Amino acid sequence: MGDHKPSGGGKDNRNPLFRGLKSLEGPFDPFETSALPDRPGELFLNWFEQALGEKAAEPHAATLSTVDEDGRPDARVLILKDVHGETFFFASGLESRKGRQLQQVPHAALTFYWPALGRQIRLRGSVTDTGAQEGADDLRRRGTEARALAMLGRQSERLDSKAQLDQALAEQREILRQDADAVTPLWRLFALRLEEAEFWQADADRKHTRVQYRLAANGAWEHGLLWP
Ligand SMILES: Cc1cc2nc3c(=O)[nH]c(=O)nc-3n(C[C@H](O)[C@H](O)[C@H](O)COP(=O)(O)O)c2cc1C
Repeated sequence: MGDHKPSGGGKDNRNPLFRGLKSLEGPFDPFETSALPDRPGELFLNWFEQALGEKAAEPHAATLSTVDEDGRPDARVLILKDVHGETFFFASGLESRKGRQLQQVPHAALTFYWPALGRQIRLRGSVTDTGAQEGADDLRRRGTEARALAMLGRQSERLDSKAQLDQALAEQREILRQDADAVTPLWRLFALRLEEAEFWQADADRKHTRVQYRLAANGAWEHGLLWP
C-alpha cells in the first residue's frame, strides 16, 4: 500500500500498459432470473453446458482458494473434474500446499470466469478427501505422462534443479512401464460440498445481474438477487 503513487491531479499516472484496457464489453445475453432452478448444482451445469457451447476457453479451469493454519488465504488454478448434485470434485497431491491446507482447514472456494459469456461463478463449501481409491481412479483416467507426473508426489516441495525432476520422472515412467496399474496413495480426489454459490452475469452497461444461493439451516436451498 505504501508504494501507491499520488494521483497526479486528475492525470492518468498509471503504467501505460494498464491504460485503455477494456473488460466486459459484451454484448452478453441477459440472465433470465424469473424461473431459476431450485438448486445451484443444476444452474451450474446449465451454465457449464452453455460455456462449452460458446467454446469458452477451458471452462473447467477454476481458481481454488484455501486458507492456511494462520488464516492467511492462498489460491491457484486447477481443473474441475466432475459435479454430482451440489458436490464439486477436483484432484491434487495430498502433501501439496493446498492438500496440507485442506487437511488443516477443510473449507474452500472455487471461482470460474468465462470472459466469452461475461460470467463468473463463485462457489464456497466444506471439503473432504474422498480417499486413496478415488484418487487412484482419477490417476488411471490420465494419460501416461500426466499420470507419471502426478505420481511423482512432492508437489509444491522445493525442487533443486530441473535435472532432479527429469530423473524422478524417468524413474516414474519406468515404474509405470513395469506395472501399468501402479498408483500412489498420495494423489487424491477432493469433494467440495456447496454451502453458497453465486452466479454473476455481466452487463456491458455495468448493471450486472447476481444471483446467490445459500444452504439454509433446515437443509433447503434459498436463492435471491444481490446488488451489483
Ligand atoms: C489450467 C491449469 C490447470 C491445473 N490443474 C491442476 C490440477 O487439476 N491439480 C493440481 O494439483 N494442480 C493443477 N494446476 C497447478 C496448480 O495451479 C498449482 O500450481 C499446483 O497444484 C500447486 O499448488 P499448491 O502449491 O497451492 O498446492 C493447474 C494449473 C493450471 C494453470
